[in-house]
Amino acid sequence: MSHVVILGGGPGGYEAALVARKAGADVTLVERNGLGGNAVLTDVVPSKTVIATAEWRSIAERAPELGIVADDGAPVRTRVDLAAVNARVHELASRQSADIAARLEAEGVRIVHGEGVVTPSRGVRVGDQEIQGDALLLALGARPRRMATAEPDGERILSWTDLYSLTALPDHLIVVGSGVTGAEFAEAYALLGARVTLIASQDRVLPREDPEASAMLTDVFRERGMTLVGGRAAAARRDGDDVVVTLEDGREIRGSHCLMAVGSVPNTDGVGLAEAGIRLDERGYVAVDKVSRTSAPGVYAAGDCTGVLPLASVAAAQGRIAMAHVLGDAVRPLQLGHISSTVFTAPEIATVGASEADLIKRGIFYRVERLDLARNPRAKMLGIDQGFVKIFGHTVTGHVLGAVIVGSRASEHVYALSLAVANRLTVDQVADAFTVYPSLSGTTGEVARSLHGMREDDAPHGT
Ligand SMILES: Cc1cc2nc3c(=O)[nH]c(=O)nc-3n(C[C@H](O)[C@H](O)[C@H](O)COP(=O)(O)OP(=O)(O)OC[C@H]3O[C@@H](n4cnc5c(N)ncnc54)[C@H](O)[C@@H]3O)c2cc1C
Ligand SMILES: NC(=O)c1ccc[n+]([C@@H]2O[C@H](COP(=O)([O-])OP(=O)(O)OC[C@H]3O[C@@H](n4cnc5c(N)ncnc54)[C@H](O)[C@@H]3O)[C@@H](O)[C@H]2O)c1
Repeated sequence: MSHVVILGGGPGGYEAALVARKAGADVTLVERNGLGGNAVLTDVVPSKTVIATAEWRSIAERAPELGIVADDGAPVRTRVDLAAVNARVHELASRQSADIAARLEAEGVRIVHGEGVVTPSRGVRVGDQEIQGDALLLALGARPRRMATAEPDGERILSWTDLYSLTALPDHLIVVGSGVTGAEFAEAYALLGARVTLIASQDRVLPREDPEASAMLTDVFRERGMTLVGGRAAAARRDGDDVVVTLEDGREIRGSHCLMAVGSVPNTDGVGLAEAGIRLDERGYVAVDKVSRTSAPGVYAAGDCTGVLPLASVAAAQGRIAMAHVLGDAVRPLQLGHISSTVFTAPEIATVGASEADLIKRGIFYRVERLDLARNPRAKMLGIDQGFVKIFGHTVTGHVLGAVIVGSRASEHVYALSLAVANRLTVDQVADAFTVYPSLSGTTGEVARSLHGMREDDAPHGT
């Protein structure tokens, strides 16, 4: 029987532990904080919990449109108690972490609490305990990138992990960085009722998303009263109860709080990786191949420490693939072209498969069709007036190559198109499947139908 040692208990580590136990291996998992990792304790679960409150508040504020008024006929006014929101975040995250720990223990995974260091023989040392297995999986995760000129103090200058200790809504939150993390928190806090300024170093928010989707979100942010400032932050400092952010061109922005959302760095320093012959790439991530192997025999890596694609779902897939490889199960290498993800703004932006930029870059013949969700009868009933469904189909084979859904609960609707991309379904096969009437996913079927009859010669793009 093999013995697998796993360093890090986030999605990359705990999913692998479950798969390895199921395959009959002995598994020891070393974690210094809580099970579930940053995904559960500081990143995915807490941020999406705050966003859920923001979403419910904005629904409540729109109640009169759907015919709901207060008893006395006054407009429905709501206010957010951030201490209660964050208490719920902590409670939910620790419950989720405890559930994961209980599941692992029930499956027979040995959990060792403590900071692990990789030994030259590719085992793990925790305090004076040395754990030597037949294979090692590194699932070390990442942490917020810090700028020396804008060090978080945990009170006014914050990283996203500090946000959950706030007990009152900031008067004016300045968010530095308009990637997914910055955009999600900026919008959530605006919806919770804070004044928000978002500093975007590129010409639009969410620069890596579909340009039409990010342009729509940029407009939505402005309509909500958010201030968007173009430029790069050079520094942030306290000035009494204020925070002053200085941009590289010298402009200063004054607020009550500042959230630094300028990316992450991998937790690969000080863990003994070089001494164990495990190669890091030039950015400091553990170099891996598509079956999660590192440069050292018997050592695998998964998740944010690999820099492949920082998503919980990708971390879990890399961990599962590694275990299949170690334990001699059928191995299906990581398919980056099949990944689906969502930016949890309102509306949500969900994407799957190839982006339009990818298709153009790769010279693939495709046709794109899109429809606004506002035309959808269910959307009208629910008061949804923003969003669209866009599908890219291969003009020769008819396969669904990718899709973008912008709208309420896009994260749920995208699954149908994720199945289509992963299983190489054609647009006609998607169109032939029944959708419920009335449903938001009806628009997905309609867009697929409008791609029927694509021909190579009507390809608008490609070579
Ligand atoms: C604000 C935010 C929101 C996000 N939202 C989403 C989302 O909605 N959906 C999504 O798919 N992804 C989201 N992500 C990305 C997601 O959080 C990561 O991709 C995911 O956490 C990666 O999992 P992991 O297992 O690689 O690492 P982590 O979840 O970071 O876990 C790594 C674990 O390893 C432990 N560890 C590290 N070094 C040691 C050591 N030496 N000894 C012992 N233990 C150690 C750490 O304590 C940690 O618990 C979000 C990220 C951020 C920042
Ligand atoms: N919903 C989700 O699935 C979700 C949510 C959050 C994060 N994530 C994952 O984490 C990844 C990283 O996202 P992120 O937003 O944390 O990091 P990021 O690196 O994608 O974005 C950071 C942004 O900050 C900007 N920036 C850097 N320095 C700056 C400065 N001095 N002034 C102004 N702007 C500056 C960068 O140009 C960039 O746009 C995402 O690609 C995603 O994979 C996923």
